[in-house]
Amino acid sequence: MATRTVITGITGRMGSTLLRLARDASDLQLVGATARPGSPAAGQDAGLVARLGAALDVAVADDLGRALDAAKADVVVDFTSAEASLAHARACAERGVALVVGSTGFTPEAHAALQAHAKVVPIVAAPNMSVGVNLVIRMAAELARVLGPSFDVEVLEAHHRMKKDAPSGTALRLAEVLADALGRTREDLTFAREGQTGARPPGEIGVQALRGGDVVGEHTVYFFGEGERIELTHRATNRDQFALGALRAARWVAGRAPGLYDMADVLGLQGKT
Ligand SMILES: NC(=O)C1=CN([C@@H]2O[C@H](COP(=O)(O)OP(=O)(O)OC[C@H]3O[C@@H](n4cnc5c(N)ncnc54)[C@H](OP(=O)(O)O)[C@@H]3O)[C@@H](O)[C@H]2O)C=CC1
Ligand SMILES: O=C(O)C1=N[C@H](C(=O)O)C[C@H](O)C1
Repeated sequence: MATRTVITGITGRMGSTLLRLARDASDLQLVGATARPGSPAAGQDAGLVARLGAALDVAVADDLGRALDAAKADVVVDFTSAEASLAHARACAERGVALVVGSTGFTPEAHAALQAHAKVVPIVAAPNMSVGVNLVIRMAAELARVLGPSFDVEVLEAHHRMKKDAPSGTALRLAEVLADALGRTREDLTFAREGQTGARPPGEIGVQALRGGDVVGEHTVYFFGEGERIELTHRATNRDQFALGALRAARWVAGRAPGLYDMADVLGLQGKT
């Protein structure tokens, strides 16, 4: 039976990509689509709003709660903003609908609120839903563990000029995973350098962000050693792999027990390093 799916934020870069790929998936049935409250897209056909070239017979709602009340759904896929995703998590929890959250920029408080909703419904949340990136994250942890503290670790990310948060959620996740692997904490992360910084303290993990043009998303972890350097890079050249990963998560999470899950759970990677 097809998984009954609602996509939020379909006027956005990820929302429109998700809508196109969900339309093309025979095991997913699109039963709803949303845009921000008060959006002029409300009431119009989702396929036309997202410029897919044909109508989908799904009207855009400007409120997720209303969309979920109008059509029985198994799962909502949400790439909007941290603030909107929290409101969407509440709407899903109130109606017993599973959720996939790709939005980044969650504060620790917002993340705690998301965790509270995940006690009621199953939620997959991950700053990057590309299978490739999730493998790179694991490879980075393994490299850090084996290379050890004599290598200086830096994370560099680049994104398009419209991105609202920095550093990217993926860069933050990479830095946290690297810190964990090296027995360090968030206190060891350094987000920018300027002026008389002095010599690089041992144990520091640098995180730097570039913004410009139409860069979809690039992440490099540098391991700088004495006489050698390792660079582990992922480059996204379009948004399809993020969306395909999110739709894989949607199929996986629908009907599961409440809990906050990560892409590693979806991919069966937990505990295998
Ligand atoms: N986890 C992953 O793999 C990835 C995560 N991301 C993250 O996903 C998020 C979205 O990225 P992107 O698509 O590039 O951003 P966009 O700005 O292109 O899209 C966000 C969309 O959400 C809409 N929106 C805002 N509030 C609401 C609401 N309450 N209800 C419905 N729609 C709403 C916006 O509408 P309006 O334009 O009217 O404001 C906009 O169309 C970001 O946090 C980004 O970091 C991105 C790519 C991959
Ligand atoms: O905003 C984006 O575009 C992206 N955001 C995600 C992040 O913050 O890590 C993932 C991806 O790199 C694209």
